[in-house]
Amino acid sequence: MGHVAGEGARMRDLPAAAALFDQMADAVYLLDPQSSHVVWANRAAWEVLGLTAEQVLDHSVLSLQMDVIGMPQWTEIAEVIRRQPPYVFIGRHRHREGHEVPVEVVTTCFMLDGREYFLSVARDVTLRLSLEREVRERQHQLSFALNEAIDGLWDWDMASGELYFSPQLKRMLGYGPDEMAPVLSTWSGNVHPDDAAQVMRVLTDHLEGRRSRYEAEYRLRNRNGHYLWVSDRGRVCERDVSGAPTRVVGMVQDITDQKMLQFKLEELAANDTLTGLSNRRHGEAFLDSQLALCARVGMPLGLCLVDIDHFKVVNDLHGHLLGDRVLRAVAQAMAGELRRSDLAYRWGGDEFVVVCPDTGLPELRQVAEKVRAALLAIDGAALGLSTISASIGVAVYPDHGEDVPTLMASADAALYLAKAAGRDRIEVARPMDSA
Ligand SMILES: Nc1nc2c(ncn2[C@@H]2O[C@H](COP(=O)(O)OP(=O)(O)OP(=O)(O)O)[C@@H](O)[C@H]2O)c(=O)[nH]1
Repeated sequence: MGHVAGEGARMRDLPAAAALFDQMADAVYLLDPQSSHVVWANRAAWEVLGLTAEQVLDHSVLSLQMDVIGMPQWTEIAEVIRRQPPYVFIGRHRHREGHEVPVEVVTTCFMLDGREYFLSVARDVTLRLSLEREVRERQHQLSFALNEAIDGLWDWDMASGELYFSPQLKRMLGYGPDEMAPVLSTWSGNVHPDDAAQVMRVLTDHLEGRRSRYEAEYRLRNRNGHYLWVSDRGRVCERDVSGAPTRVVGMVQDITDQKMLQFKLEELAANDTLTGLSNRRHGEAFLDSQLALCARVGMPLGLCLVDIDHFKVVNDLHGHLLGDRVLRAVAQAMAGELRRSDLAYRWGGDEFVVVCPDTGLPELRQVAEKVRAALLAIDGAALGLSTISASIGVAVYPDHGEDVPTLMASADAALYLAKAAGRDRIEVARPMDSA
């Protein structure tokens, strides 16, 4: 660069070096620190300003740079550049057509042949700034989502064991921002004990690749010890090189109101949503009215209380979904054995009631026997199980009770005897006077 030293030196004195600098995408300016004039500039420098080489050369840098407004400010900047090169600042260059070009300028200071020069390399950062702006906007959206969205978010880093709970999730459960230790047990310890096994199974199935996503509805305890119904959905979002999950994120929604409404509607509806049989409310109303009718016309009424044997084992070993399929199969098999004037209803869990108006004990035994046989005939293997059996307690009006509660209690006592005697059998209630 020896020839650059003279006043107004031109890089054209060094054609090879100039040609090299002209290939650079960044603008390069050689400045005279005293006068602030541009002594030399590469092609990118004048192109970015929409000027010709001649228009840039010998102009003060002040006329190109929108953020440096006068000589006193330039003198101060020059001092800083001398003290701590490289000096970096984000400024704006003025394009000939009036618009600004945001630039990051890196300036160094050097001496050549006893003269001081500044070398500024200016990079157009339009794209970078717009990306940064976009990231900032997304961060706002993200922090809005984390803080304000209705759903609570969680983020489980499986490697460190840390489980992040969003502020909204904490609020949903009644906790303050600094409560709820960020570990798995904070969550798992608050899942309702009756729901825990099923939730864990669904989660494990997802982590081990047997389900495409984790999705569960369950009860979660809040800070006051009350349970909320929540819908929880999540997905593995990071895996290690071997494909094992390392990070899972998800979203929790409070669905308590929705669930309460659902339960209310189910209660009001005539059918049990799982099995399609009459539900308890409708069944008991039927039993009431039929018993009154039979009493009035002097007819007997038969009642069977049917309880699936060892049903808990089905749930525990094969899961609730299969348990539900068994309940549906049992309901269907049972309904297939009844007259149109009879009614089977789901009393609750794995217990069913069959009401047979105008049916005395001998006939009722036959009904119960047909039901027992129909359940044994269910193709258990198709469900991945062995046989399905039930124990049945039978009671007849008026012999075993003259009102619904007594009749039910008699059938229940008979059912107890059937279970105690080894299950898969029918027991008749004891006559009232021997009870
Ligand atoms: N899948 C499913 N299971 C239910 C439902 N309602 C109740 N249960 C389950 O039914 C099981 C009832 O078990 P029990 O009647 O107490 O006992 P069991 O295993 O049938 O044993 P025994 O009656 O003594 O032969 C429990 O595990 C309940 O959780 C339901 O709607 N779906």
